[in-house]
Amino acid sequence: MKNVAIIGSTGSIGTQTLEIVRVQEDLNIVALAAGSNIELLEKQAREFSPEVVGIWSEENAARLREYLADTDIRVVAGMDGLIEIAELSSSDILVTAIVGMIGIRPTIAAINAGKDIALANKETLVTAGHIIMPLAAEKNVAILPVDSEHSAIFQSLQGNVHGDVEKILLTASGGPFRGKDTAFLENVQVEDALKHPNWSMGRKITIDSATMVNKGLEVIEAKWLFDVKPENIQVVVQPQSIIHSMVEYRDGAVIAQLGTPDMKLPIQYALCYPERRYMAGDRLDFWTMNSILLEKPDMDTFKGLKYAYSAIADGGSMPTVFNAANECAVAKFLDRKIRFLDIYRIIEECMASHTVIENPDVSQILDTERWVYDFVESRW
Ligand SMILES: NC(=O)C1=CN([C@@H]2O[C@H](COP(=O)(O)OP(=O)(O)OC[C@H]3O[C@@H](n4cnc5c(N)ncnc54)[C@H](OP(=O)(O)O)[C@@H]3O)[C@@H](O)[C@H]2O)C=CC1
Ligand SMILES: CC(=O)[C@@H](O)[C@H](O)COP(=O)(O)O
Ligand SMILES: [Mn+2]
Repeated sequence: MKNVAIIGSTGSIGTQTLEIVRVQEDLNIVALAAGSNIELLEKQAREFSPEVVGIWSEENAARLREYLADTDIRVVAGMDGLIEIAELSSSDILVTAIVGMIGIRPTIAAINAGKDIALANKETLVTAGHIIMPLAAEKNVAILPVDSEHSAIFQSLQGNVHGDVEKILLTASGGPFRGKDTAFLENVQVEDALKHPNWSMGRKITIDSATMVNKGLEVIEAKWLFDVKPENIQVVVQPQSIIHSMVEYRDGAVIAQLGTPDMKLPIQYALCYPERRYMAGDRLDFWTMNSILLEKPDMDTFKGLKYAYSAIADGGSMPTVFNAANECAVAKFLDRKIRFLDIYRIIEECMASHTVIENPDVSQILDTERWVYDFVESRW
């Protein structure tokens, strides 16, 4: 039996993780946590009978304790609650399905407690990869990628020697505005940006796909997960999201993972690694598929990628600034307080106004995040 804890169980990745757990009889839920959706969290708690559930606010925790008063399930709250769940003695693996760099402290706590990590929460690796990867190596815990591209790369690396990798070919859908120009982007609305061509995901990552900030975050995520130089990570637009990513080796061989756009495959692979288990669902049909499209990314219009490469080059706290500015800007865009292109303007201003802190520790990363939020609030 593998005991699983999930932070972010009510979201897109969280609910799909629970779909896997329903089918795989040797996976057992020991803890769940959510932000504010107590109705769904209560339902999940009743179905999966974890030891503990976490919710962000004390007020919601008090309500949830009342709802679950007829059970033995403990209710915890806030960051302390997330950390308690991350460290839970009975768990074997933590699924980080929470959105945003709020995942940093629980992820580090879980690694320190010796838990493997099924990592969906890319913002944590983008901002604290220099702390997390060495710590995971020291504690001998596995960081198993859930993000579809990184799972594809991980799958394409199996059985090969790391030193033989020439480059990573990271695929991108191009998002809902692929092929459009800046003039078009000036007027796009939240609803337009939320129409991802292939994937059904949470709101924040869907906007990130539209700006291609998601791909920028994924370049940084790949750098940390696979220890590759940014110049050896090439982004290729594959608008159908069928090729999930590829690895090119020194002999010119390119190994790819292909499949339908369904996050359950990478989630299950991370939870059951190294086993491949049966999964119901659509299969690729190479007789009906008449082409696989490939394009170069338009980094001048979709500046998310450009900022990411620049943040990597600056290093230190700059990836935190890139990420935090984006988190802040996307929240404002979703609240209809700014326009789509303002997301780029905010990221650019924050990055231009920041003095890099080399090798920041967790408190410096969180201070940098606060600085970004204050800076954005003072100007936008
Ligand atoms: N969705 C996808 O297909 C993919 C997602 N990812 C990454 O996975 C992560 C999750 O994405 P996604 O599932 O789409 O996001 P969602 O917005 O769908 O879900 C986010 C989850 O985090 C929870 N959460 C938010 N704030 C808190 C908090 N303060 N304390 C505890 N829980 C909190 C939410 O709870 P509540 O519901 O109560 O708000 C929800 O359960 C992101 O980092 C994303 O980039 C990566 C690849 C693919
Ligand atoms: C499903 C997944 O992993 C997302 O990160 C997805 O890749 C978003 O698609 P694009 O950013 O390529 O549009
Ligand atoms: Mn992805």
